[in-house]
Amino acid sequence: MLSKVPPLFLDVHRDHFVLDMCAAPGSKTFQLLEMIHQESEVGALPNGMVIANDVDVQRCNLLIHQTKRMCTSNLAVTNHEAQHFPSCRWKKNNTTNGSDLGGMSMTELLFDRVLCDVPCSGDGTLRKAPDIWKKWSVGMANGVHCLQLQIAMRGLALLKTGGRMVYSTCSMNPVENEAVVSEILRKCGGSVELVDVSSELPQLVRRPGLKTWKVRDKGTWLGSHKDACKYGRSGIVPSMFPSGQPHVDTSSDENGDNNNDDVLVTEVSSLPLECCMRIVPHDQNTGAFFIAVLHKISPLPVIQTKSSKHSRQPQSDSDEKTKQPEDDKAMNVDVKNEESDSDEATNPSKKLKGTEPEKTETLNNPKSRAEKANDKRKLQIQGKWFGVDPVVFFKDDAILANIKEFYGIPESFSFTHRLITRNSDTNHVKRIYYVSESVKNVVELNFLAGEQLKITSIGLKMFERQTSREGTSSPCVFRISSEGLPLLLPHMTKQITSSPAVDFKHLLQYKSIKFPDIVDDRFREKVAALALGCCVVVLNKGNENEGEGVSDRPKVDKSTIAIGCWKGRSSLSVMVTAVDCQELLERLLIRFETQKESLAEDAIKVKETETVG
Ligand SMILES: C[S@@+](CC[C@H](N)C(=O)[O-])C[C@H]1O[C@@H](n2cnc3c(N)ncnc32)[C@H](O)[C@@H]1O
Repeated sequence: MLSKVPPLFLDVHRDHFVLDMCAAPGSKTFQLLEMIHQESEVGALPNGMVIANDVDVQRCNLLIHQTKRMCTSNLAVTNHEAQHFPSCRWKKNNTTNGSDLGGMSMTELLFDRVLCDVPCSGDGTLRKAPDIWKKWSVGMANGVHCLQLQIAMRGLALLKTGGRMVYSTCSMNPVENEAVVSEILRKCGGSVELVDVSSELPQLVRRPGLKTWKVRDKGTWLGSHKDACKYGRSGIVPSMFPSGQPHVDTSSDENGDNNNDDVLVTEVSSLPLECCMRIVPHDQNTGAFFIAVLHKISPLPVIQTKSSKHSRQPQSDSDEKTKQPEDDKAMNVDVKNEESDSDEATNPSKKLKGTEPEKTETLNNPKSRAEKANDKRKLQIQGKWFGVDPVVFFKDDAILANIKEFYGIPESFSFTHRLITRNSDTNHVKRIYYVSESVKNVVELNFLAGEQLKITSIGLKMFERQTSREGTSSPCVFRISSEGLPLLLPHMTKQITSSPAVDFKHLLQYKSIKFPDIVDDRFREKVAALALGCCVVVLNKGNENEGEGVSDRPKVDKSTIAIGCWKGRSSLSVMVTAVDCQELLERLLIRFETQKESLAEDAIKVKETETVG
């Protein structure tokens, strides 16, 4: 799985803000999240977060699905053209009242790490995807070079000074690789350097980047931009060649004839491209990859680009190429995701079909707090991004107090500004999402900056409204979702109980068991003591006597296995899909077999020791 290599060179820490610019279908996003979450204590969240972006909505949905099993509240998924990924900035001195910022520590969304796994010709994957042969042509690489360069430059603009960016492709063509890196270095004029990572991951067989190459176009080899001009290849740009130098024609004689020689001169780069890595199929029986690790030493030089009619913020380092795409409106149509609450009866954003997206207030315009709050609310209701459900902080104190009381969640587990819904009608909220402090900060900044980010998914689905008759008869109509359970479990003091293996297996096998059919008397008693509604059943480990009294809370650690259940009037039922039940059952059977074997081995050892003694 060498496609997993690029994130390994990012050196991601728990507190890092990471941008995955072209993230779908999400295998590398998953890895980045694992890095952020590594060494997390049970029930604790890291300070970092990942924004996973992709231009393709369908692929974004695939990513959301792929990353669901990570059960993370430290992820936001956005849907932008990476080369136009928006700036998200709040200028402190534009506030009429300094306190408007609240406790906001972050005034600009910049990243410690950026993964730039760009779209490419994919010729490095030909072995595992032979279908590419039919579509492949050498022109594919030439066709994506400029886009790759734009995406990489935007990534560097969004990178904090001192941060690291990995540029990667699964292509072998230098036009998509060394040529892009060379142009980055030239454009950044010393503010970005290639990092020599030869001592990192020593077990990875790699080859140095190329210093010299030619460009192939329509059956002809071109050694320099001069050749491209000679053959009239307007699509072949100077940055595709090692020198990056445009050809200036000074060779015409008096008759206007070009005095070109026919010798193909191949340019050699003077940049340290040997620091790039080429992973080739015949070295370790893999696909081919290209990886370059870049370090931002200082702010980028301001590069003049066509300023956007939509741009609102002054130009700075991170503002290069912030041109809002002209086709944004087209892109925004019908953007939905499976997490959305858009199926709910009252979704005002649906009514806006065909209307102009809300104009963002200029941050220089002094407004009263009430006006600002009103504007903010309008943005929340309508959503700047037409068709995308709004991101709304869930603040219904009565519902929150009810949830806290029912599940015995202590005040130390903060709900303040951590719960989000995708429905502006908070009375009809179906799902409540939990976000980490880091994601919360980004959401707040995004509001202040005029909803620059088009967020398709955010945080972790934690609570879902039960709409059935039995559901509404519970003192709390919000059940805990299976994704939210791992985070909430260590903090729950009520509606949680432990079961011996026999009843736990029955629950998974039969999905629902009548109270009289519960085998273990103590477990039956403990279930009887639970309130009607959602509860959590934790599997007793081995022979441990967990939960002495009927209301005792079972111990929870990283190895705890628990399932969300529903206590009805006469039975206990699992709230897990049949597929998940089967999977868990199989895992448990393996675990029990292993336990049995090790118990048998222990018994033999004890016997042997006794005999020897
Ligand atoms: C090489 S794949 C990324 C693979 C991904 N990093 C992973 O590990 O699963 C390239 C992705 O770029 C996306 N893409 C293409 N053009 C883009 C653009 N202009 N902005 C953002 N994403 C783009 C494609 O939809 C595709 O999902």
